[in-house]
Amino acid sequence: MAEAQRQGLVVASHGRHCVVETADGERRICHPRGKRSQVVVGDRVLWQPPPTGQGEEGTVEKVLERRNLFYRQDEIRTKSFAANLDQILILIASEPVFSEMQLARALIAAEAAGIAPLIALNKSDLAQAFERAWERLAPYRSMAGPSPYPVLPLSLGQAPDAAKDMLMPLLAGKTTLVLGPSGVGKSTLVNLLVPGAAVLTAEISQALNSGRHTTTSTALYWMDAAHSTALIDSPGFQEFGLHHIAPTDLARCMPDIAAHATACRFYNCTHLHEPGCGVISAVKSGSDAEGISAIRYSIYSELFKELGQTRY
Ligand SMILES: Nc1nc2c(ncn2[C@@H]2O[C@H](COP(=O)(O)OP(=O)(O)OP(=O)(O)O)[C@@H](O)[C@H]2O)c(=O)[nH]1
Ligand SMILES: [Zn+2]
Repeated sequence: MAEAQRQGLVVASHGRHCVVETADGERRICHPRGKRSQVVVGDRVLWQPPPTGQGEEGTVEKVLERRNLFYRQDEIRTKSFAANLDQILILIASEPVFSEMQLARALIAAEAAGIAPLIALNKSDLAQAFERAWERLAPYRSMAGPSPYPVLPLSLGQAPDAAKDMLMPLLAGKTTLVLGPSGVGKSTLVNLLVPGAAVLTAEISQALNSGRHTTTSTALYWMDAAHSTALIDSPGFQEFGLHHIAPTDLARCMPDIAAHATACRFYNCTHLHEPGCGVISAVKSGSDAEGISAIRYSIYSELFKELGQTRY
């Protein structure tokens, strides 16, 4: 039945159901064949319409190979956010005060999946709070590594056009997952970049839930008519579990730590207590002069212990 299978893109998902956008731009509700297969937004799939007279719902026959998969994992559960991403935009704000641990976790997960992160700090109009937040982002603004993380100051509420001008060159032609804690302006961002997003979301949730009062968890929006630029909106920034990452892989996922981990005396240095450790000496030299900030190092140590606990 290969000829009856068509290629599509998963643009929304909720529980066991998903919305597949077909090659001609039509959107169809589908469910995956087989209990174990999991479909996530951004997946390229082969799907099949139902036999005549058997309703509207199609089946996803096969998930095509993923370029990458962004997910978090706690002790019990894995939660996939999206697949086939070019980058992840982490949106935080001057207020509410952001958790640096949460930010670090999302960045580590992005590095582990091989996906480039961007950071945007919204509500730059709240001058005092912004100044403090911007200062706390200093280690991220000068992060070592192949290329530093872009850190963008935005005021989506007060200066939307300027925000758009800053974001567009970075987003154009790419698929970007937007993540952020509640209240930072994520809806404001999506509505600014995707006119009509609110209506689309309502339509999709209604279709997927067929009347049930839950909202869609993750959705992909096209930002241009040519469908070359996409934004994926996903909740779930809280409790960002990193249990899929081995403690010994942690340094590699933190560019400022990694930059100094090559200078250690022992090849299997954990950078926690060893003599001749390049990381520990960079922490001692402080956040200036290419050092490592005390907070970043404490995040590294804390996570190293956390990730070590679940292993045997
Ligand atoms: N001062 C200021 N407030 C802003 C800015 N952008 C958004 N806000 C406000 O921040 C609040 C949260 O914005 P939303 O866009 O609803 O944020 P959200 O991240 O989607 O929040 P949830 O719906 O809780 O997930 C709203 O009251 C916005 O008006 C900004 O640039 N400056
Ligand atoms: Zn070391």
